[in-house]
Amino acid sequence: MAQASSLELGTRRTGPPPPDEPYAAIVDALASQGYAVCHEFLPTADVLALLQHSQALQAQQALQRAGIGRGQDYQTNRFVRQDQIHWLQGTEAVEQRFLAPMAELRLAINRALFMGLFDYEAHLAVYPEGAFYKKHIDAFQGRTNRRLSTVLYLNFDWQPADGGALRFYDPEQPEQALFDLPPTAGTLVVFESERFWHEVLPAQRQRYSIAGWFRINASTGWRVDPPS
Ligand SMILES: O=C(O)CCC(=O)C(=O)O
Ligand SMILES: [Fe+2]
Repeated sequence: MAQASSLELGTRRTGPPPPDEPYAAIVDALASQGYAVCHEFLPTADVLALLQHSQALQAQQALQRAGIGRGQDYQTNRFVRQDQIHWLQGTEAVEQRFLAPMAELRLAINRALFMGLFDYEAHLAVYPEGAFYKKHIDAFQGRTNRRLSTVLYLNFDWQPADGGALRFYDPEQPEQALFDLPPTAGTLVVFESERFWHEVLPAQRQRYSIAGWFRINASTGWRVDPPS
């Protein structure tokens, strides 16, 4: 299994990114392999603010148990996933520190790859100690309008012994893991929702992240999807 660090895109930056970075590297990796891993996607101050926002919501007991499925199929299942979530509304300034760059990324992807990504939905997620998310795929072909999945990690000083890696599988051989990605603060992973099986290994300490999905507008004459 390759080390995730070997997938690092470009070199680590010290100063602010040039205007087209890191989006150009993400776009290139998506085009060539269907996924991208970007370290230091956001400045540390923004990652810290998002972490503190998650912790404040947690302290206010404003998180809900995550479920699987959509609409009437929605159900919670502790054997599948054990995280607690908060859907981003975008009304709070701190959430814009994440949503604004993701909106730019969406446009950059559309410009380069003509994916027609129409909007973005995302939730904060907290995995309590010991929590996991079993191997799954975020979208079954033709069943949803999710095209690209994204996860940004918010955990400082994450150690290998803390577990909680994202295990990412080879689409050609779905039993074969491609790599384990530690949920390190500032790392963003983006991948094709219908192609890549993945799972969250049990974390030995609380694990914070923001999972999101770029969607296409799959409305038909009688069905509006995504709902407004
Ligand atoms: O947090 C992660 O590493 C992945 C989360 C995930 O797979 C999901 O929310 O669908
Ligand atoms: Fe997932």
